[in-house]
Amino acid sequence: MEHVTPIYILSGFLGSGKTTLLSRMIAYWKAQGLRPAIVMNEIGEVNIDGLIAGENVPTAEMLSGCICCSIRADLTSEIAMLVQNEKPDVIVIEATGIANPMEILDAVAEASLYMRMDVKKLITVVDTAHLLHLSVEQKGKTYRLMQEQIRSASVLLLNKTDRVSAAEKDAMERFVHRWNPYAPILPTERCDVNLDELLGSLPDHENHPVMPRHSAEQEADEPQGRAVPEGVEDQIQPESSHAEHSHHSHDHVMSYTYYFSRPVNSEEFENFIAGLPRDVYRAKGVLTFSDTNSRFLFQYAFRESDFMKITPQGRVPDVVVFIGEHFNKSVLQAELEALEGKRTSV
Ligand SMILES: Nc1nc2c(ncn2[C@@H]2O[C@H](COP(=O)(O)OP(=O)(O)OP(=O)(O)O)[C@@H](O)[C@H]2O)c(=O)[nH]1
Repeated sequence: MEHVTPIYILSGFLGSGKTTLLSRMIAYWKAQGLRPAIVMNEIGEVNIDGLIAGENVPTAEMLSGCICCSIRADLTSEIAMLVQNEKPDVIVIEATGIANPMEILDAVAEASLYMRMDVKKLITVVDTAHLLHLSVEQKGKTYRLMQEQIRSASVLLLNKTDRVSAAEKDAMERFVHRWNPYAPILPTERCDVNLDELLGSLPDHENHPVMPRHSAEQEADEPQGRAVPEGVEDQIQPESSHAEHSHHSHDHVMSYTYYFSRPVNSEEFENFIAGLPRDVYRAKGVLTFSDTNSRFLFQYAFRESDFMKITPQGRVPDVVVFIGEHFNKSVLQAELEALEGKRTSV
């Protein structure tokens, strides 16, 4: 009897709420006594989201690249190692916010040639306020990438509805439905969604139906388990199925990681964030302030910042990762060094 590992793929632009949803999913399965595992992908060199996702969850970290392209080949081996070493009941793949989900589905399909797995859902989380903003001009690389992420979803969370009016939310629901008429659309705040409905039940380990073993020859030829969620193939638009196009859709995104060597003043840091160039559209990190007692997890997404008190386990450096397009790293570095008092002014 061979266990088929259910897989959920989380997609959505940078800062849309994927990790917020992931931590809800993990808590949900843990409460049922199940053992989830995570594949977490960051384009930066540190995994800040790992601090949020929950303790004691086996996690494969894939850093400094995007699983849909530069480190895509590693995905198969990361999944294989998780399955072999941890025997999880379910795996969630959280892609970087710049990933094209069709490429990830492709990579998972490759992995399913070697392991029994079943992609249950491809969930795309949308920052409603951000999409509303981009829908005015209806152009640009971020807009096109969001469109691809929405088109390939089997279910859509229209998140951050607290940042738009009721009429805007309704308009965005209609807008998104035109791009993807197949996926159910669930409007949410902080990804607060009925998880029974979203995730469905997982097959029980013990009672999972026996899959007849194939001959070695058959196994080499046939994919084992369904790699693509039902209905997803039908939704693939010609535009998003073209690998070359997809790869080029986020070549422009860059990241910069800054490690702090001393605490900084909280107000000065907030002023620095308020003055970030528009080209920096996501930042996250861990900070110690000179004027507070606690450490903070810092988040910045589509011009909104958030600070949460944390007590990280083990050695976690003070660090911030900035993600955006064509911004000047040395200008940021100079400003951050000035905050630390390493420079008198910028
Ligand atoms: N106002 C508001 N903020 C939210 C909502 N959902 C999530 N956030 C905040 O948005 C920020 C980004 O959320 P994450 O869950 O980290 O987003 P993400 O998609 O995982 O981000 P990346 O991993 O960088 O792509 C955090 O500060 C969240 O607390 C929401 O519904 N409303």
